[in-house]
Amino acid sequence: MLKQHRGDAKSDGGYRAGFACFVGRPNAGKSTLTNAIIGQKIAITSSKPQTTRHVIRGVLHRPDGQLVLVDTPGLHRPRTLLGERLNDLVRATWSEVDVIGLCIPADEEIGRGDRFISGELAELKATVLAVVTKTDLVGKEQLAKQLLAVSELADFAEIVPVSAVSGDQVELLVEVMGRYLPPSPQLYPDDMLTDEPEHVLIGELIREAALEGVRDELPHSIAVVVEEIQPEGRLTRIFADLYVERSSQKAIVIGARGARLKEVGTQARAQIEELLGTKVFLDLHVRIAKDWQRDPKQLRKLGF
Ligand SMILES: Nc1nc2c(ncn2[C@@H]2O[C@H](COP(=O)(O)OP(=O)(O)OP(=O)(O)O)[C@@H](O)[C@H]2O)c(=O)[nH]1
Repeated sequence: MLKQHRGDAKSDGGYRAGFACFVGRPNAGKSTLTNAIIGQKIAITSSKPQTTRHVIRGVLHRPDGQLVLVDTPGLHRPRTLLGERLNDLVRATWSEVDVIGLCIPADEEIGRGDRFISGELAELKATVLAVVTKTDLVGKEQLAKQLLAVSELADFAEIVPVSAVSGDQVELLVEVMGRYLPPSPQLYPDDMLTDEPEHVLIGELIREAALEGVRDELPHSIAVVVEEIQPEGRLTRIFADLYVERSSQKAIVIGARGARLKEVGTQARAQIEELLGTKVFLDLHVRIAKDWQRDPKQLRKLGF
């Protein structure tokens, strides 16, 4: 059972601000929900587990408060040094937030993964809400069953069903999360949407494009370093390196006569243009960093 939540929701009308994050097993819909709330592509979503790498914050401004969303990668059994660092990162993030939304998909049975995570959350001081995601995928009856099952999983402060895809109840979820934030002055300036440096966001967009279609072959083997961003009026020149671990992986990423790499560039460029609001010239190089996932020096260089 989850411990007492810190500070119950109050309705004193004062300004509240604080940090929140979504947790849950892989594919639970955390990134999609984060994006739906912030309203811009700031985190990376995919149909394959464990692709969210960096802790990315989105800042949601409301008249009565400010919700800072932190996006964490999923907790999983570490097999490499990278895996261990990711888990440390997840736990460190969890201990710093005020509100945690445990995401549980409406269309899948509650399993060991969900129990494991809710057990871990019991140790924290944050208020824990259950968020039943992907409600558009199930009928009323199945949703009712899932809500009941979730209520038996732990003592959640609230249980909120949402669909990030249809937008149903997303606004309500934000309001509920806001109620559990501590009274606090504004934490970030009004015009701030995310404090993640541009080059990390751009790197994530490139990585996402590079993984498209080859996730089964190279799920964790691609890292991206954005070397240079040169704004030139309405054009931005970006120089980036895509790191793989072996030459066989390099061949996959580049494709026959460079066809895949070209596709990756086109797709990433479109996304980056949307992010920056300028035309983009993207210069991509594929390089080999042998066993970068196991080498602390390489990991540091690649930003982990
Ligand atoms: N139909 C439907 N699909 C959703 C919804 N939210 C997420 N999905 C899909 O579920 C899959 C996983 O979503 P993500 O947001 O990447 O899940 P995640 O929990 O961030 O996954 P990890 O990064 O692997 O931990 C994607 O294919 C999404 O498109 C939703 O509300 N409705």
